[in-house]
Amino acid sequence: MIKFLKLSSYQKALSFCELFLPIEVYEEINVFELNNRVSFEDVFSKFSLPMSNRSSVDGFAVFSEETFGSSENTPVLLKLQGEQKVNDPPIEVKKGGCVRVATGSSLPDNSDGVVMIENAKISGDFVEIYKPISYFENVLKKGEDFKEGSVLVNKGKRINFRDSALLAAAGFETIKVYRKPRVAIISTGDEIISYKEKISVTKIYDANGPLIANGIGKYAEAFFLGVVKDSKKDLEEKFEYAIENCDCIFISGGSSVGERDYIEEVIKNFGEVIYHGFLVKPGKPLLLGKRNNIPIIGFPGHPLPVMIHLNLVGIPVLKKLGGDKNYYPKSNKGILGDPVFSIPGRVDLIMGYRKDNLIIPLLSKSDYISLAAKSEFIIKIPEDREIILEGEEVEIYLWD
Ligand SMILES: Nc1nc2c(c(=O)[nH]1)N[C@H]1C(S)=C(S)[C@@H](COP(=O)(O)OP(=O)(O)OC[C@H]3O[C@@H](n4cnc5c(N)ncnc54)[C@H](O)[C@@H]3O)O[C@H]1N2
Ligand code: MOO
Repeated sequence: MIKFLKLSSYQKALSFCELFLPIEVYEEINVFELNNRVSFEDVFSKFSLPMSNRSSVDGFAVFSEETFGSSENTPVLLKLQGEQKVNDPPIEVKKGGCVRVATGSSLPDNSDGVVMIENAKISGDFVEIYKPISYFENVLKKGEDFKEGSVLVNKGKRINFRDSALLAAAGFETIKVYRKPRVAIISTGDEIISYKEKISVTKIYDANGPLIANGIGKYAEAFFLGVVKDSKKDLEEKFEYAIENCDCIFISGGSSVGERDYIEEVIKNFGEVIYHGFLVKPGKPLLLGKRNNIPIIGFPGHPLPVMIHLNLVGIPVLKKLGGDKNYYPKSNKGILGDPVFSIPGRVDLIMGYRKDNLIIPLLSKSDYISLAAKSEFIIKIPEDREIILEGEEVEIYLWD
């Protein structure tokens, strides 16, 4: 019997991630390994930084008002009363005097500003000040960077390398982060072979396995379950293992309506098919299903739709499972440099790159991999457009 797909708006695929909840399981990770992990809780600072007023330059701590009126020709003379060492607690400055300070050392008590060394000169027991400073100039005030009790990173924030500096400066050795979701990856097709096998004209090397494993690496742990022939029994065995051991299943190939396209049936045996088929090019037969909180995505076999829908549908789902509050794909706008034609009624997703600040489309068929590898982003042609002319604004999705 010939099967037909019931096509849904691509908007439904983009919001597939909303059907799932974060997996509330954490692990403690050392500050050296935090990049890209998602904070499991609001992290509060236990002290203020800096802990005391600090000099932000090498120079002389003074009473700022005593520098007023100084200039190159009429320097103010202040008595050199000592040196504030970086490791020593604050010493005191008395009126009419100054204390030598280094960048990062505590500001001596009473002083309210630092004259940079370039604007002063030691002359015997005195220092000549050539330039006035304002109140608290060249000083980092206590708690100015962050205050005790303030939130350093929020629950659900993907920690970047700058955040890791903040957390390290606040004295954290480890941070609780969401455990990465575990993704079972399966490639299917009688013609698909692994890189270990010898190529022939009837065979195709598995590109989708490595594509998905590398694509999700930042967000999830990949478990490649291998290349499976178009056999319902073999597929079911892999699904059984995946359901037991993983949080998500990404399978490629066999999503269409051919006789050997079993994926829909297998998903139905293990859970439910939510959508099969979208008004989109490429990747019309994209299959989205689930079993409880386990997302199951059946990507069309061609690597190009796998790349696109992994970026726009698969990765957002993994970010959501992994606790990230900011899970939608990054998009931007730009001006088209060449016209693009499309078929109304479906969203077209086209590879593109930027040249002279214009968006240039790279026209390619679903079967092409090489152009996608060179592209910089995906251009979205909405379903209500037949043509978009050069000079018009378009939306672009950035590759993750
Ligand atoms: N009668 C219809 N035929 C097709 C339709 C349709 O609606 N009616 N849709 C077409 C579209 S659009 C797409 S996309 C493909 C998707 O088909 P499948 O998901 O069933 O994928 P396969 O047939 O298994 O493979 C398609 C193509 O991709 C190659 N492939 C598969 N897996 C891999 C891999 N791991 N690495 C590299 N290349 C892979 C495979 O050899 C095929 O050439 O269906 C259309 N047909
Ligand atoms: O949607 Mo398919 O990827 O066009 O060939």
